[in-house]
Amino acid sequence: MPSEIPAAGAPPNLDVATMPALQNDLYLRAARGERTERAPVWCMRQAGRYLPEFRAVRVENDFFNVCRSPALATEVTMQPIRRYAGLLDAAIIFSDILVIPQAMGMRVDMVPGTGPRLPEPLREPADLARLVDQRKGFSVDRELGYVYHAITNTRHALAGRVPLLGFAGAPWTLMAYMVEGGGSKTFAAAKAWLFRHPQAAHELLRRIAAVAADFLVGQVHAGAQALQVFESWAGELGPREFAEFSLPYLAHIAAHVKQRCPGVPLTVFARGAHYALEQLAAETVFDVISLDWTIAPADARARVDRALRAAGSDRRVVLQGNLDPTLLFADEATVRRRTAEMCAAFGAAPHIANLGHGMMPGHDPERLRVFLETVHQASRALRQ
Ligand SMILES: Cc1c2[nH]c(c1CCC(=O)O)Cc1[nH]c(c(CCC(=O)O)c1C)Cc1[nH]c(c(CCC(=O)O)c1C)Cc1[nH]c(c(C)c1CCC(=O)O)C2
Repeated sequence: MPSEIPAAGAPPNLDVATMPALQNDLYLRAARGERTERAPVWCMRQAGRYLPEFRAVRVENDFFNVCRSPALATEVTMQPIRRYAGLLDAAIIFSDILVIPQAMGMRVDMVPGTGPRLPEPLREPADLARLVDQRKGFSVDRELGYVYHAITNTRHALAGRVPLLGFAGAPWTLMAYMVEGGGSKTFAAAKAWLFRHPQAAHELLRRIAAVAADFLVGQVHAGAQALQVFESWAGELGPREFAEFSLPYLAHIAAHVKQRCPGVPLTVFARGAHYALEQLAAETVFDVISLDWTIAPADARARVDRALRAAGSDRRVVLQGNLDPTLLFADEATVRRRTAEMCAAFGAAPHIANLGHGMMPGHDPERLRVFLETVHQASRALRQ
């Protein structure tokens, strides 16, 4: 398989006129708040180690080489689309949230069995000087142009079957990795920064937000048809720290991207932050809020609607989610029953079906098929 790494240069801008028309726009219609004949469905980490065909690619290729090779990134993005033909309503570009810290000058290794490791984490505010700075000639489009190439290449491979999603990590989650040096049970070092060095934390978060916002716009120019922002470690913060260190940066990213790419649906996944649903709905311009499994869909819907009414907002906010991914370890009948119950709990309001977090390495791909088929049937029945 070719794995050429494109030369740095002008990022690709997709010539939309030459692209086949989208055959399945269910995801885009639902994300805009339109009523659809059934709920669209896709899954976080739908390309990943639970798929034998993905593991086969990874045997031969380092994780970040897959990200950096448009041919390989396209191949693994397409794997679930091919396997679940007609069942998945969106593709998500194969990449990682940690490409931003990398582009900002940090080393990131993907250690098999352990996850991401940043061997030279930021230990103190003076370490911010090690990061490349957009104000000193650092170009997001140049550093992350390989993601744009992968997106453009994947749009061609998809040939209009389903829309392609781009994504980025949110500032707090990326800061957490950059300070912690990898994953963590408590993110104590990263959280300690917030309390010990609040000004330096804001400076770091501001710089990450600026990169993330430009990166998302660049992904749209390269062909991404919708975007998702991952604040995966929002749950480590409480309401007060979320309001200070996460929400303003999420709001900035959404506003920046909305202004430059009007009409492109934006999703936020702030895992564990259901305490902040009202603010996410009323104080940002995200179109879709992705829920984890720790909140009941009907409660979330009611709280979002109440917050929008209280703010006098006529924005439509769509909910995405939220089956507990570990349910896919249960037997088929349980997956069917719980998936149908989940669809019913979201009701006939615009809903994008998904898991409450990503697919896991031990999942049986056939259980995912059961989930997808059940969403099709159950959500269609609800709308009749
Ligand atoms: C926190 C986070 C990361 N990466 C991501 C998040 C946010 C979503 C979430 O909360 O899970 C986002 C991500 N990572 C990956 C994608 C690709 C698209 C997709 O969803 O299919 C996306 C959207 C591929 C990946 N990113 C990673 C893998 C597996 C690693 C491998 O192939 O060896 C994949 C398929 C590695 C990764 N990358 C990250 C971790 C913690 C790990 C290790 C955990 C694991 O191994 O599953 C950081």
